[in-house]
Amino acid sequence: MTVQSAYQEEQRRLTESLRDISAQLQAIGPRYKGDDFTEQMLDLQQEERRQRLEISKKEPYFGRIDFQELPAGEPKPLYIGKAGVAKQGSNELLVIDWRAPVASLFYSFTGGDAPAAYESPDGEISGHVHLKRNFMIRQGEIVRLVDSFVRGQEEGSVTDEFLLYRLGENKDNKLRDIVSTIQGEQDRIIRAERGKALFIQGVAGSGKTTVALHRLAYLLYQYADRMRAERMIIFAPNRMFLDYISGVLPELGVGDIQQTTFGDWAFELLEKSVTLQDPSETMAYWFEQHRTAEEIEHSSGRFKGSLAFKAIVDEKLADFEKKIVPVVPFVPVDGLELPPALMREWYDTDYGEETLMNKRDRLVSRIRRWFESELKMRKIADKKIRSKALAKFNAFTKKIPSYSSVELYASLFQGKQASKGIPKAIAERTGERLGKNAAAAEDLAPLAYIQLQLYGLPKQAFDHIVIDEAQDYSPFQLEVLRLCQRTASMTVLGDLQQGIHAYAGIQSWSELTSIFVEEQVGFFELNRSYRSTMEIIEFANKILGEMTGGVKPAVPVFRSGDPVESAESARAGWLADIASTVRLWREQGHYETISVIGRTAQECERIHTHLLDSGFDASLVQSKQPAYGGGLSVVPVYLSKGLEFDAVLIADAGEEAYSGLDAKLLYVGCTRALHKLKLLHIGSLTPLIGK
Ligand SMILES: Nc1ncnc2c1ncn2[C@@H]1O[C@H](COP(=O)(O)OP(=O)(O)OP(=O)(O)O)[C@@H](O)[C@H]1O
Repeated sequence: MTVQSAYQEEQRRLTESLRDISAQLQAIGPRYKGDDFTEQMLDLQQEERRQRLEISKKEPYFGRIDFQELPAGEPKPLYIGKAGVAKQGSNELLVIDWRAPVASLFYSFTGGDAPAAYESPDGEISGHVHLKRNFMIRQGEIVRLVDSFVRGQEEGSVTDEFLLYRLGENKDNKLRDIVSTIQGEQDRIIRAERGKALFIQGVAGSGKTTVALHRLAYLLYQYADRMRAERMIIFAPNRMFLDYISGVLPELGVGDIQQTTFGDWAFELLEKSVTLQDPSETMAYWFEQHRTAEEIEHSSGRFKGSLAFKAIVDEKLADFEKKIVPVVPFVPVDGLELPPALMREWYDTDYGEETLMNKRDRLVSRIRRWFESELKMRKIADKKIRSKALAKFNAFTKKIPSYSSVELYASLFQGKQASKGIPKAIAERTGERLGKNAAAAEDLAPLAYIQLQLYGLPKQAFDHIVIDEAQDYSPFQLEVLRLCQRTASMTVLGDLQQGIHAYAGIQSWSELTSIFVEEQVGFFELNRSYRSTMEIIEFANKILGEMTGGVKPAVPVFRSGDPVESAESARAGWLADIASTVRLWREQGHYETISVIGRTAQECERIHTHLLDSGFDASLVQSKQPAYGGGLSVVPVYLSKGLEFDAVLIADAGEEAYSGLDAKLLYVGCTRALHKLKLLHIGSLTPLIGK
């Protein structure tokens, strides 16, 4: 079949499919507004169906795979789309949902004569693939059709032409779904079993964030009876990043998943009982001046995130628990005595797995019920005796300690009681801060942990947790989140090479994986990088040089672009040089998003002001920012993590700006670029590149 006739045939089928989808949409009646519960449930289902059909109407499918089941099937075309659609009034599938088992063939098939197979609920099904075809559909028209495999015409393996086309596109201010071009190694992660803590080490641009979001959509589809969107949660590093990724799940037809930062989540859990220290102070401390490896290693964040510190907190909690059950009898009136052994028995046998404060409060109520019923049994009605007994009860139970989470945590650092294992300087600084009822980011994991132990989780446990940029998490933070699940089901993703918050994060994945028993852990690596051109990736790899940290260097897909440029700039003309580079890029008109990445917030402010004065419409990204607007932006390098831009100008890659210790920071900055990367430098280039 010629390309022309294939195109015509497919266009005919597309038009028919769209007609069918429109007819189904029209047949859906208006929304139900009454009080009948059954009708309301039906209406919700109808509404979900309507939303799925609306998604399908835009682009019903993006792929076709012709599969012949062995031993005796006929080759059958299967059309794969974002949502499954059955023909109107029939069970015949017009479009197969990309998450369905058979659709995995579309992603895993890599060409060749050998039979391909997929896992169905009834076991493995194998067969021959005859055709793999990609479409791009816009406004009801096929605008691109690429056959990546035709049986009998194989030229080696499936080509990446369609992928390369997608990667070559410009980006706006939101991350997008990749359903049409998910790669085999990504698909394996997306479809991995749900009951594990899955760790993904992926190089910059390998699609970690994107894959994790697709995995959520997959889990909700595959385990619809066991997992609920409302019981899933995504942790991202900051609100701007959350805004950046906020488009992907709705594009995949998934709503209602909570998306938050660890700080915001812990603050809510603590019922806002502390004020939070401005995180920009911490950022400024660590990023505005050069810090030594020694300072990082002994930082209070590393200490408070460690399991050694958790052991200190556990000791304090155990100490509290020991004091809950009185060791002396309670004697409300002469001759009536509640022995400590009985209180101990109640405590040990009746309150099970409840939280500490719950157990404490239940014990107090039990003591009260005990003495009231004893007085009744003994027919003691004398008001004076009764009120004396009540006063004794109050005095007795007042001695049973009661803590808010902040109080218990603060007691770790205060005065003579301060726990011995805590370095003095850390104890003093933290004690002082908590004295003002303020907490820093590093205090939130221990505080949240104490809150969970004392009061528990106010909402239902999570079915699944996604943690992005997990290299910046501490073992203690992960332990806290683990406690919020009945069984471990997590997707934890990050890149040790981008671990720029080393003062709080991890140095190797084993720091986090060791929290789980071995059988609960899955580990995947993603080494191919999809974001940037080959030239940019090869350049960025050189920055890391020998500093591999056990991570393999990023492997580019074969997408070639402009060479990476660098140019020296005189201090006096530096801002003008930045403006003229941006002007040139704008005039060339190739790029939608351009970012000037600076080393510090201060430097970025200067650049931003200069760009505004030069007539550019530029935005400045700051640490508390809720959203990233796209277009031309000026971003401090440590806030650029997770984002991407068509063109990146590293404002100053001079040796003063990036010392030998800043490899990860510069690597993060450079790997934000999709198509174009240029570095200016005042004075000599940083030795990270010079070498
Ligand atoms: N299979 C794919 N098809 C098309 N585009 C892809 C694919 N995988 C990743 N990408 C694109 O690569 C870019 C990087 O993806 P993403 O931000 O998810 O990677 P990441 O590993 O989280 O990156 P980083 O750690 O550098 O922030 C995005 O533009 C994404 O759309």
